[in-house]
Amino acid sequence: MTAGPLLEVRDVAKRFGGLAALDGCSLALEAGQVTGLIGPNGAGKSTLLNVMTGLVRADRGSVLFEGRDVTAVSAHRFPALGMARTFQIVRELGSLTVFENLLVAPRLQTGEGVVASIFGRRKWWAEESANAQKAKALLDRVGLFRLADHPSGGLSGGQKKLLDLARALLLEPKLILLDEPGAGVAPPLKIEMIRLIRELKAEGVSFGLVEHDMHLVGELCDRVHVMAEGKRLVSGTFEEVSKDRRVVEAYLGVAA
Ligand SMILES: Nc1ncnc2c1ncn2[C@@H]1O[C@H](COP(=O)(O)OP(=O)(O)OP(=O)(O)O)[C@@H](O)[C@H]1O
Repeated sequence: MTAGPLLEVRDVAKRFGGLAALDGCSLALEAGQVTGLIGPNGAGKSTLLNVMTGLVRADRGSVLFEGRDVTAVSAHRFPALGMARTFQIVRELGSLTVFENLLVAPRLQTGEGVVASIFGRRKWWAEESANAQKAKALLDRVGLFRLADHPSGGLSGGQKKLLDLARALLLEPKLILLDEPGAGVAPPLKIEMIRLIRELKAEGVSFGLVEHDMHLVGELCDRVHVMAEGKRLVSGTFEEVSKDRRVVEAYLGVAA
């Protein structure tokens, strides 16, 4: 563990054809905090999240996790480093049950090549059984245990987001990046989501949160980075950035 930020992006740029989705973006997420990433549509928030988690390769700049340069690390290696994420559109396997969806989440277990080996088999079974126990406990924690045997395709938008969060938690990450956890979630489950994130934060999990729902941002975020046109525009508490003229102008599409 370093004394610096938990996650840092430095001068990240990413173009899609002629469009600069990220244009020299630098910002940090501190350990023990919920950090919001907000900004108008097209500001580059999701692209930044994808760069932070190895899903999109930046054209320029770097990403550091616990002080280690992870810019070139592939997406599937991030869970082992202690970073998990959820998605705007939850990628659940609708024909599998809620429980099965958790079991097919990426794990920190013995590799698949070893599964086939005689020597790895015993260890693999032990891990499978531990994973199943953990998955049950997590379903209980996110309030989906009674739906464990239901096909996940039948879940509501909010329940799918909770399943996605449970999937991220399975790996006991230090940092979870949430892409619009409030989108398509009915108010009662939104309250549940807020309660859970606060509880996890109290247990030491850090969060990065891309969100348009300002109620959720205000309730959860210790610090907020406002993005516009591929860059960090302003940072501060939610109260501070809400009052900032540049932020209001960015949302209204007025040149600062
Ligand atoms: N794969 C892609 N190919 C082409 N253009 C892309 C791609 N991904 C993002 N973009 C463009 O990059 C810009 C930034 O998109 P991004 O989704 O990162 O913004 P955002 O701030 O997350 O927006 P929103 O709040 O609407 O989700 C947008 O103009 C978008 O159309």
